[in-house]
Amino acid sequence: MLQICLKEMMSEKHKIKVGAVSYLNTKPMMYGMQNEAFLQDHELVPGYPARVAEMLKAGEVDVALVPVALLKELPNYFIVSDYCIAAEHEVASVCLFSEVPVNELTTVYLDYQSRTSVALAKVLMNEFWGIHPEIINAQDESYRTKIEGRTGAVVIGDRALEQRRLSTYIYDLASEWQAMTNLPFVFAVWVSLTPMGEDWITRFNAANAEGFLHIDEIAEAQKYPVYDLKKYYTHNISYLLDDNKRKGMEKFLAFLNA
Ligand SMILES: C=C(O[C@@H]1C=C(C(=O)O)C=C[C@H]1O)C(=O)O
Repeated sequence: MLQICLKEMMSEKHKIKVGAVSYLNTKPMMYGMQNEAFLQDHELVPGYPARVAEMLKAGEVDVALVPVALLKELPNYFIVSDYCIAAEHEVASVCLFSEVPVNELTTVYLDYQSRTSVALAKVLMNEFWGIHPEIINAQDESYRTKIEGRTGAVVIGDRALEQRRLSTYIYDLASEWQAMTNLPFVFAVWVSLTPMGEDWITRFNAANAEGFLHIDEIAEAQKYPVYDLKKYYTHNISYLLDDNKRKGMEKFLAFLNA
């Protein structure tokens, strides 16, 4: 009995901690990680993107789906998966919401849960729309009630899918980025701070891939009347980190380093 407990404690100690964004858009990637075999040597730690970024930086997790904007703060990092959160068309869940056209905005609140999209919004305001409203970093969820008159807000994730039903003007930031650069936009990538080894990467890619064989099942299981999740998983979010997406990512990082 004691031996079994000790064994369990030892394996608990050596579990690889995986920080994962807790939004609906990660469900297809997380599907293949929610089984006994994977969970035997991995622990999943959920959080919103800005929190997941902090977890990786603080060494609380070993691998994490982190906002691309974090990469410029890391002295050394490894992209450990062929999967990511990106968009080649409209993303639907990362938008600037308002009641007036963008050039009439005097104040814009930025989502406290985001690192990448808030940086993208600033790039678009400066480089594409040429607007210079007052920028306020939101501290908690109450900021969404401030969207009225000439005040707009960037909202991401499931809450953005909900906000789509409330706001008059919806500027999809992935679409705007594509209009500006003709490139896809990558929001988040799987990253570690130390090398993970080829065998583990192969296994992790396979775990990421599994859910894409079960998209109907995953979409239906959520019972989410707010937005068509099958469309979200197959049209809005694009999950494979290919060369064109890497180009989009490099371009965005170049804007952040300028
Ligand atoms: C497309 C999205 O991408 C997310 C946006 C992020 C950000 O703005 O920092 C980080 C991770 C992504 O999961 C979304 O969640 O709506």
